[in-house]
Amino acid sequence: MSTPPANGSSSSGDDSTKPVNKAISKIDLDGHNLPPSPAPSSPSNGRRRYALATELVYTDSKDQYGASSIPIYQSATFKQTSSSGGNEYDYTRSGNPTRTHLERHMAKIMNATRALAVGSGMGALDVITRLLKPGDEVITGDDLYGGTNRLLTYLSTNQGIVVHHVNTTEVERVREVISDKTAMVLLETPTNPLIKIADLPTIARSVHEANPKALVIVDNTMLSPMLCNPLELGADIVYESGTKYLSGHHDIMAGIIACNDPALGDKMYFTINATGCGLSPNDSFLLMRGVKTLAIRMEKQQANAQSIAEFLESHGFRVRYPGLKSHPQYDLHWSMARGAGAVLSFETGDVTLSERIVEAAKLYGISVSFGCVNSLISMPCRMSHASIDAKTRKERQMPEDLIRLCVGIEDVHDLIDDLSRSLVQAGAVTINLDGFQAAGTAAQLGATPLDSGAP
Ligand SMILES: Cc1ncc(COP(=O)(O)O)c(C=O)c1O
Ligand SMILES: N[C@@H](CCSC[C@H](N)C(=O)O)C(=O)O
Repeated sequence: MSTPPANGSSSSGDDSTKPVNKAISKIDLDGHNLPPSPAPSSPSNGRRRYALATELVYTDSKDQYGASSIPIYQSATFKQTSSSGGNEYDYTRSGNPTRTHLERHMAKIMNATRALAVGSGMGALDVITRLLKPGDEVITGDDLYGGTNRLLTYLSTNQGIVVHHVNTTEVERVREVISDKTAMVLLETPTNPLIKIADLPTIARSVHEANPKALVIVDNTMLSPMLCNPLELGADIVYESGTKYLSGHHDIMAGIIACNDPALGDKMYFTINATGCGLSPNDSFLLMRGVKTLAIRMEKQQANAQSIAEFLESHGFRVRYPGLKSHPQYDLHWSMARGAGAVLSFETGDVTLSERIVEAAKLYGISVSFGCVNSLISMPCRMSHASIDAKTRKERQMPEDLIRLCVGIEDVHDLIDDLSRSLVQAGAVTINLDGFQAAGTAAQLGATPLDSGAP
């Protein structure tokens, strides 16, 4: 696991599986010295031979014509050689070569023995929660993506599942509610949108000690496998929205589930085949194409996010981003992740001020979602998290004025210029001769120091 670079900027470089080859590290074919390969920092299940950035583009395609890009098998059915079958595939709901190719690639990238591709991130969570039965209990966070909260609320209202929402930044809060009825502990880290960090290894250990049958599920959408491998930190199942960083262009909906337990994999595959939520061949192709550029996109996106977070913080805003040393769980985050990602949120102290900033932005699209090549701006309480009712949002201390920025790959100067102009136009900052200065006092702007575990 790497630590953040000394200059504070984030890095997406993952060399966790790179072999240490001293002979090669000394000289390359042109006679130039190469830097030594870093030692592996995390266990690999043996299927990854190269650094993650290399593995993302390296695929073992067995196409009969040697196609370098897996073809889209746009077929619902597959002919059999006899009445009892004989072909690996029969029907695309049950399996499709393009989807299988993607699933094998994702298993390798996520260091899992099995990966499954479905129609959306929520589809992935639906498949996972079908492992539950009435009476089971789920422990989860008090800051969660709105759609996740909605599905869990549905399960608790209609399916006899008991859901405990606790502050997952405090391991003790999780321990307090674990019982022999706990079937799942579902974690986001960083959380969407308050960027709270959960101690995955400690929580996973505590859960497994207290109840070996309970499953630790991690939603890794906010980081992607480029920055974090929850399966290596104790999770039993990891899932993420492929709509975000994995595909990277906001042109498809997708979800990926990964695990290392064959029995769990088979149960979830059963649900996918039984319900028909497997990813289509066309979207499997697009996700496969998108994931090849994940490393380079993430590197640029998080470098841009780091600069924007520092810019906002230097002007007195309370910024939530794990790349900032002011984040109360900075060290914990970097003990688990290889980068800070490209989603940050900040408060202005005033809902209408936030509205004016968001609506003044030109380069940042007013849109839900994140992880895409273009930058987005949103007010989570009105958009991505609007399905959580106002009373619950208040109880969970979600600031109504919160602005979320999802940073893309544009030129960082353009991004900062557009944000500066929006802040000035909205009246959030005034200009003095030294540059920008916050218009209100730090307190008015909500620029109070973050407490450990603060919402
Ligand atoms: C953290 C998180 N998990 C899961 C999802 C669900 O993904 P999808 O929109 O692909 O269903 C989202 C966003 O939608 C999200 O932000
Ligand atoms: N209307 C949608 C909102 C999707 S939000 C997408 C994404 N997870 C985000 O955080 O922006 C819904 O109700 O689900």
